[in-house]
Amino acid sequence: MIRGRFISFEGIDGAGKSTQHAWAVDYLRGQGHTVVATREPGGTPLGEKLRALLLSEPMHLETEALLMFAARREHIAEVIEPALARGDWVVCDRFVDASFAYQGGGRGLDWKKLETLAQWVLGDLQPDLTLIFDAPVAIAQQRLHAATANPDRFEQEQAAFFERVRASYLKIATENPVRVRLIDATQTPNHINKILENIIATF
Ligand SMILES: Nc1ncnc2c1ncn2[C@@H]1O[C@H](COP(=O)(O)OP(=O)(O)O)[C@@H](O)[C@H]1O
Ligand SMILES: Cc1cn([C@H]2C[C@H](O)[C@@H](COP(=O)(O)OP(=O)(O)O)O2)c(=O)[nH]c1=O
Repeated sequence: MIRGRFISFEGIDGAGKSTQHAWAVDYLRGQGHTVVATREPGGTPLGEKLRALLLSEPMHLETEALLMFAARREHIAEVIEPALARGDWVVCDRFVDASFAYQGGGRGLDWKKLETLAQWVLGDLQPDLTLIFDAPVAIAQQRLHAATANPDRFEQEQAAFFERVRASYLKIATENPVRVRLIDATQTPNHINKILENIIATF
């Protein structure tokens, strides 16, 4: 059995990542692939309970990081690894880069602590392809405010927080040029669909 493929979608809140994630899942299914569409934090019954806590309860930044990785451990064991072993495509709305960008860049948690957690929880697992949707914070916030009536604990953060998250994603893109593709998310959804089609056809 050939191992499946693993794609993660990343970006600051409001960049348009979930819109493109949904499109890519439909597109890949249309191409005849068996696709597991999933997300983080979440993706399992326990992970979705942890997500509800993470998005609503105030907590210490290290507690936040540990819960993100706890949900991820469950997700890898219950969903991601079995799907890849079956030969399925796993298309995940956020994965480990979000922990570096949000808990590391956004909240200021020591990058080395995150690397230790990532080594523990992921081992050698990495997405085959990571798409980072990049847009100026002002544009992403405009989209977010137009779309979201009740912002969660992350969405309520100030612009400076998202500037740090964005800068971390840009650093991750620069440091991982093979795995990561940076996408200009200010373009129209249709234009971005075409870019994704090309990337998926050639990766
Ligand atoms: N390329 C785009 N151009 C303009 N608006 C967009 C684009 N992509 C998504 N949107 C809109 O912006 C809002 C946030 O999109 P969403 O995909 O939920 O963002 P994210 O998952 O990155 O937080 C939604 O109302 C969505 O319809
Ligand atoms: C996976 C992950 C998400 N997050 C945050 C980013 C998002 O603000 C929030 C929820 O992610 P997401 O599902 O992308 O939210 P939405 O669909 O509302 O755009 O969790 C982290 O801070 N660290 C992580 O490791």
